[in-house]
Amino acid sequence: MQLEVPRRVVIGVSLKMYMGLAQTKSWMDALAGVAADALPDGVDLFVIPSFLSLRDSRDSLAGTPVMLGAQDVFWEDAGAFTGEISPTMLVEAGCRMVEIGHAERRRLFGETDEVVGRKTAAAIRAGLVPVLCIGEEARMEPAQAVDACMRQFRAATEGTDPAAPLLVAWEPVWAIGAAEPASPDFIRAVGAGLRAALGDRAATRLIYGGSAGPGLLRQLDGAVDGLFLGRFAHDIDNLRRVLAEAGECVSPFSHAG
Ligand SMILES: O=C(COP(=O)(O)O)[C@@H](O)CO
Repeated sequence: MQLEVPRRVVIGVSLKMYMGLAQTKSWMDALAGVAADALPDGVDLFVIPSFLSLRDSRDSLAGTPVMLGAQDVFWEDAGAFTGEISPTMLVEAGCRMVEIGHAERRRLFGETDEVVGRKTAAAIRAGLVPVLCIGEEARMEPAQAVDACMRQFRAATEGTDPAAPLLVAWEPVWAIGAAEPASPDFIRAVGAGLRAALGDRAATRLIYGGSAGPGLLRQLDGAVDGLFLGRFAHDIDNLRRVLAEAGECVSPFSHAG
């Protein structure tokens, strides 16, 4: 039997450390309004504020389908680890997901593949969905980029349950904080390569990040499951436009049942 299963699209936003607490609160209130009137069916939306804004954000987003996440996590649940935040604390604070291994954490804070792997395993153990960030450092051919990203992916997920839900955020490091995203041709090629390489992990979805904004998703022909936005979502109207485009990309595909 053939079943028509809608292909869901995922849109995420990380606020990094751009906004203070009051500014984050008003952005989240605006986001709650967008979620109420402009979140298309079939589009999953998540948002990742700083740790200090998690509780306020949870309140702003109460009653909306927007999922809340954190920007980092430690790999132990409790103990003498000054300054760290545990996966179980994030669950208590209302998080459904946690970002792990962002390029900025790898570059500025020395996070190695081993550290990223420990954090990924701890997040899964606590029932959080890891938003696992991978990305090639420099511009290269698509096949090489896939290899570089898959090396990071394998190191981070070794020993984890392949059935655990996972969101892979592929972000070419050279495209983060840039004027423009990677070209649609490049995203389509690497997206297809990563999808093929990730094939045995059915619960894994793939999103693209790196200067993503309005106009990009509809050029990608479904090569990725969605976008991870940074600066270009600070203007809530940009996010509204991206969500509308995501709604256009929710399409049925045939699924043998
Ligand atoms: O780093 C990211 C992209 O940031 P941009 O400001 O869009 O370049 C990604 O993790 C989303 O925050």
